[in-house]
Amino acid sequence: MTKPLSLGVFEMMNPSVGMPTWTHPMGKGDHWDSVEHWVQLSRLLDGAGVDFLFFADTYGYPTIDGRLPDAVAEHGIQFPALDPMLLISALARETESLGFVVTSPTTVERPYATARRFASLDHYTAGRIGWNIVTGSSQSTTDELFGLPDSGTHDGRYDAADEFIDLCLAFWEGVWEDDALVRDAARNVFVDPRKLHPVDRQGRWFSGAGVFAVPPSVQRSPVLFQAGTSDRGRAFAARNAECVLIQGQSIGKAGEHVSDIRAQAVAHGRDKDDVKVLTGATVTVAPTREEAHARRAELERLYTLEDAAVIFAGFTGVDLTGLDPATELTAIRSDQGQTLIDRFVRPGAPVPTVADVLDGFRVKANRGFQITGSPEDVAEEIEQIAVGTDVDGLLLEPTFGGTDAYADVVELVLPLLRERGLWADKPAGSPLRSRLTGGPDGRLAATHPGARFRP
Ligand SMILES: Cc1cc2nc3c(=O)[nH]c(=O)nc-3n(C[C@H](O)[C@H](O)[C@H](O)COP(=O)(O)O)c2cc1C
Repeated sequence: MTKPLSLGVFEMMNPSVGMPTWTHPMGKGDHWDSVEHWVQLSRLLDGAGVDFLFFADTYGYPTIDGRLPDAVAEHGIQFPALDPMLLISALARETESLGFVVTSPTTVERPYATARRFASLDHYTAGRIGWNIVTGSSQSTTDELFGLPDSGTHDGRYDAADEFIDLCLAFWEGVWEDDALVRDAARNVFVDPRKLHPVDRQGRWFSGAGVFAVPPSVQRSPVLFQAGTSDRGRAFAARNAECVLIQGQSIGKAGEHVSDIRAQAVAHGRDKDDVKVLTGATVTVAPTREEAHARRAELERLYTLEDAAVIFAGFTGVDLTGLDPATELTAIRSDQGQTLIDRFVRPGAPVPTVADVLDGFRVKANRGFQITGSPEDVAEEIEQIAVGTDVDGLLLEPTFGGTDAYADVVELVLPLLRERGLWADKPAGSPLRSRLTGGPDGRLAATHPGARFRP
């Protein structure tokens, strides 16, 4: 059975997202650092009814042996970068309904500052902000940039992140009663102090005490996104996330992943529909199948093995260029990105070698479904994915990176998805949480662990 899908667009504030596409005329090499580019893209997505624009982000950059490889600088591989969070107010002002999801890490940031930024953004966007919670990629580079000691093991970072989120939720949900903001000029009462409840939490990693200074916004807590797929990452998502992003590459595996996330959420006392799951998808569409495949081939010509190896090293800490191409992947372990390594090893299938991985990574990287074809082909494949995996939506990943490729999806594919019952209008200006979950008021569900902090 089909249901209307949620739709987000995955972007980064870099000249290219992943593989270097900035040199192509359909890329964003000349515009990635201009407010005007992002305004245009946001207006296009807003007009089409897309649910949100998602900014992946990291303070770090791909390194090999702790160094910035020449290829990263020369080819503009996720480098240079600007801070997307600072752009959101400008984009919100130019749009009515589009949500904005911004990535912020729990490693080098502090809970109070994070809570304050997102609560402020929820005010500035009138309830359209989401937080992609990350426990760190490029973490060793980030630690060095910040002059901090090593931020711990993979699972330890998730343990600390649970505490980080709880403290933020206590600030967002626990301090202000709904009617604490009085604003009565005649009586000179702005806030009723009896309706403010200070936080007092002592944790192993994070502590905080006092009153949260930001008054309640439409959503109070931003919509909580998460994208870790390791066992610990999934447990974290099942407890905390309202929207989980996965990179489905086959219908079977993605379907298992979706039901696992929902089952784990239920085990945490949440409703299975409290957690929405969206899969990444890179769509190359053109009026005819031939044109679409030609365009995809043109895209792949921009992707080299050298660049693939650099990006792979950035994610996993493993420099495959330094290894014998015949090395089997099971011989490699990484604390940084074990999921990425594990996903190449399939039970019952021959263990892939370094050469196999790099070639696959070159064209798929760590992305989701690769969908190429005519509008009809693309709509059909999306329907098969939706029905076969039961995902709640798609996160559209860039091809060349400029606005035109997104305009093609909007113009050529969305009308066909609508005909198939996979795309529907939502009330204009509604909070991001309501758009994604259908809930009426944009507030965190009563079954979310954050609700226990409410006064
Ligand atoms: C769709 C998607 C978006 C992601 N965005 C970011 C990001 O913006 N910044 C980041 O540091 N990591 C990002 N990641 C990486 C994950 O948050 C996570 O760190 C990574 O998958 C490793 O965690 P795991 O070992 O639990 O899988 C993203 C992953 C996916 C699938």
